[in-house]
Amino acid sequence: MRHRMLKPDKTDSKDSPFMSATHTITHPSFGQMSADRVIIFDTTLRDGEQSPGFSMNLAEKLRMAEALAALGVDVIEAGFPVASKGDFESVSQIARNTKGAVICALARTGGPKDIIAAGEALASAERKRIHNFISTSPLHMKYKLRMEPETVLDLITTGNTAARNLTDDVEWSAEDGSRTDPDFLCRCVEAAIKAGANTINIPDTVGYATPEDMERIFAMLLERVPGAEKVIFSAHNHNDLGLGVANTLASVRGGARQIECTINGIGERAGNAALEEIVMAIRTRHDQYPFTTGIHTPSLLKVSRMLATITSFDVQPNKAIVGRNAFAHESGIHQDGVLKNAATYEIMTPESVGWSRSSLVMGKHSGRAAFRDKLKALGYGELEDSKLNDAFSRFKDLADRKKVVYDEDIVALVDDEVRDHDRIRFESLSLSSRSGKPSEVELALQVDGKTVAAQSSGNGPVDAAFNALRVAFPHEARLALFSVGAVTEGTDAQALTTVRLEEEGKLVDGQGADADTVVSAVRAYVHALNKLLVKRDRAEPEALTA
Ligand SMILES: CC(=O)SCCNC(=O)CCNC(=O)[C@H](O)C(C)(C)COP(=O)(O)OP(=O)(O)OC[C@H]1O[C@@H](n2cnc3c(N)ncnc32)[C@H](O)[C@@H]1OP(=O)(O)O
Ligand SMILES: CC(C)C(=O)C(=O)O
Repeated sequence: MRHRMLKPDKTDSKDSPFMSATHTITHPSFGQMSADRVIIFDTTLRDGEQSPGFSMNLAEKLRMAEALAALGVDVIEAGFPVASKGDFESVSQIARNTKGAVICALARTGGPKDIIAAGEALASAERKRIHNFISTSPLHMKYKLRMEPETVLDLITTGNTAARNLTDDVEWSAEDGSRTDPDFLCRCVEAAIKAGANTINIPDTVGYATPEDMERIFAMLLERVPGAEKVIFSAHNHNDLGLGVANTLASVRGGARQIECTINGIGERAGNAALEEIVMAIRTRHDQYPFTTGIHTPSLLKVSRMLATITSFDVQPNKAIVGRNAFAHESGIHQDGVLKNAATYEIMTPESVGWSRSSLVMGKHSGRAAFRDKLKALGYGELEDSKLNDAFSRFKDLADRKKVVYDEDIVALVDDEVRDHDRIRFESLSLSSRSGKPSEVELALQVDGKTVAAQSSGNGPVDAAFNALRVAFPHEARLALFSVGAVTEGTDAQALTTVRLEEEGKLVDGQGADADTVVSAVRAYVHALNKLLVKRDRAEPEALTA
């Protein structure tokens, strides 16, 4: 067979001219910026709080701000001071108390009161930023602001000048920037830079853009706007099409060096780009995104959980990085791979984002390798193959019937299986039961390696099963106690049965577990019976010597 020659791959992931910065910037809050440094601007407390139902009180905001600073975010957008007394107060308190990050307050570009309130709320911050914004898209200008484009341009000049009079660190945002006419956007950005803004943010306010759009917009601005090389461009992407993170990475390809994001991706409507996802994408795909951030990634999970606790909104289990299943493996082939080398199915280590280890979830898709590993972790050591196989097949039966198989289920099930030297073993049981009629049970046991079958009826299924047991293995022991409980919660939980037998003053307890209550009872009975046989054997020599 002849193979077609493949052409050599000439594509280079770093083909965008803006991937490697050509200029260094001296920023009022950060000093000389290294060309590969991406600023992380966290807006959990502002845009994040705009998620319906996610409001936080002052104490909660202060805790979050502390945690964000410790996580290593560069800028904390603490709120929108003109919005309410509460917002003003929380920005002031964060400005006073939270050290280590630039504290930022939001203001409308065309709202002089907003800018004054932002400046006042930030008064005691070590490093402060005023972030002013105004819409620049035709739709927003015409219908929302009801302003002519020239008026918006004038406001950009007056608003940024006013902000710059209050602080050296000024950010301007072109709200709905991704839907703005490119020529007009260039004029707006130029006006903002001239008036003193040193960070220019181009938000995809309504989550409409694609990665191609965002890369193109930043590249275009960097190429066309006079003075663009002196400022930092910033990306702020919403998730309405689920593209928030992809659009943010594309923005960086286009030349953005500040990323606006939130913990757990919370934010207006479908949310903002998630901080933890962007940071880990840059770190994991450093080959394509050769940038650094200041984020201490092992704290990501802790901060995500803190936010979930404060807001009472847990992240979905399949959420990247911080979801409960992000490092959980249920299927046997994956579990086997992870046990041999975790890199087979994990693109980053769980520890690198704060998990203590990957988890092998025991369920119906699990295989022997994971089951063996679980038994070792539960203290059973190495089981011989036949026992492992028996226990594994019972585990699979249970997993077919039960959504989640907990460690306690496995302990109960294996304890049943690993008993050495048992003369009697349970094989199978079939039951017919109708209300108002005696129950009928057909039972098969293995006694000294041979199958013994028996049939019996009784007053209810358990009574019928115990009667069949006495037929299959005749004995005189009296049932002294019978109790049933559940190993775990839920109607699919395994029943855990205890049976106490008494024979000539000797008492033995047996335990059995199964999702089927009658089988669990028979297993418990058989266990007790085996113990009784051992007691009998031990007693006989004593009796002989007496
Ligand atoms: C994309 C974003 O996330 S932007 C931030 C959004 N966040 C918020 O809105 C939360 C906080 N907001 C609030 O508390 C209130 O909306 C306030 C205090 C800001 C304003 O409240 P109100 O004065 O009652 O105005 P209201 O909310 O009804 O409408 C907003 C007004 O701001 C105007 N506006 C919006 N953006 C700007 C701007 N950048 N510059 C000037 N005016 C603006 C609107 O045109 C509208 O003006 P109008 O009342 O003359 O029509
Ligand atoms: C204020 C701006 C940055 C904003 O939140 C948006 O456009 O989504």
